[in-house]
Amino acid sequence: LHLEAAGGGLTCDLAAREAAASLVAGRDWAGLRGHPCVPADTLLQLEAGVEDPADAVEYLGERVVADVGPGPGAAAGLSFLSVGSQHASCVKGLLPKVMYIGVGHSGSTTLADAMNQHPDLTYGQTKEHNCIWNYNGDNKAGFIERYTAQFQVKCSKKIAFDSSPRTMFLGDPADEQTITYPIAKKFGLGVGAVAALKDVLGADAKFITMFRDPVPWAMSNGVQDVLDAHDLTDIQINRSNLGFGKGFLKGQTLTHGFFAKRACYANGLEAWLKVFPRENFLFLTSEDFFADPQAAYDQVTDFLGVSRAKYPEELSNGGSGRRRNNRKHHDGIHEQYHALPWVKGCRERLEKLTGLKFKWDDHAESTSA
Ligand SMILES: Nc1ncnc2c1ncn2[C@@H]1O[C@H](COP(=O)(O)OS(=O)(=O)O)[C@@H](OP(=O)(O)O)[C@H]1O
Repeated sequence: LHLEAAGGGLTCDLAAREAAASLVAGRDWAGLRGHPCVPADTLLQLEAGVEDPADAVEYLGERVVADVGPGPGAAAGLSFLSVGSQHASCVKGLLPKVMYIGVGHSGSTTLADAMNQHPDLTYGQTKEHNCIWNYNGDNKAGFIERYTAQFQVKCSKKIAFDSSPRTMFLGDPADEQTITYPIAKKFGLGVGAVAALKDVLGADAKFITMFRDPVPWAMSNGVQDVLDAHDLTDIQINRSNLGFGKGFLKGQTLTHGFFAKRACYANGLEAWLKVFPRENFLFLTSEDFFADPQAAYDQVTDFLGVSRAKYPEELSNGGSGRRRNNRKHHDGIHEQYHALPWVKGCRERLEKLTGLKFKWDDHAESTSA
């Protein structure tokens, strides 16, 4: 069951996820530093108060987080077998053939939860397995076996999917986070890493992407401006200033740093289309998904070749996309960002790659207040 984590010798197995869940529940950020189940950027956001600890279900698994709940020893006695026995009678391991590769903060949790409710689809124990990039080229069969073991699913399920929204950035040769992952160390980022994934998943793997206007995407990621260094502890987010001002959150604004580069989504996607044919991809936009989730859900089920289903009622008003960032950007900032020549270039490249037309000139998610 052990999948090697990026860096160090630690593994993000079930026991490690339980331990991480306790630390998150206890707001023990120091104890989480370097933890194999909690990505460094997520920890940064937890510490800064812009990531909700309740969202840990996405990377630690709903059951693990729920079991940590109140009361000592609540998580004791859990084993992978006991997780399996939660399912009615028949359980099997199912290698995911479908990946939601990105981006995060786009509605991916809501979409994954809707898909997970489909009778034929499942994400296994957790939405984000965050481990495919630990493949380092050694013992492919063993890796596939361990990865498949993460998807102990009801026998009635036909397709397993992994919704780890950082996966797309393995395609960007300059990504600052995924460059540290074992797959990148062995095969190089970009075409090298994506080709290695093709080797693991098979040439018939299918990929779903969803892109959101980079400005609300950045606001959702907590990539806002802060006025002063001391605001990093007592964080006061300037609600309108996305890097056009003087300060920044640990070097991260929409015009500077790691997130600014990721906002140019085409950089991440390009290599994927060099390795896999266009028909293996479904490209969605968050704007369309938010406006008409049933239509997007139909696109997903059609793409996967399973029957159409009613989009779950309880997810209709944003559902498990739960966060609802109330720090909205201003129209002016939105216009300023989208007028930047390099931003226009990125959008054009993405439109060419995907065949989508982005409605990012609308001020759908901004405020003029
Ligand atoms: N239906 C609908 N309508 C409008 N907005 C929606 C909807 N579903 C999800 N959301 C918003 O999507 C953001 C969460 O995205 P993700 O689930 O991909 O985030 S994460 O990567 O799992 O952390 C999060 O955005 P912010 O509120 O801006 O943070 C959610 O509010």
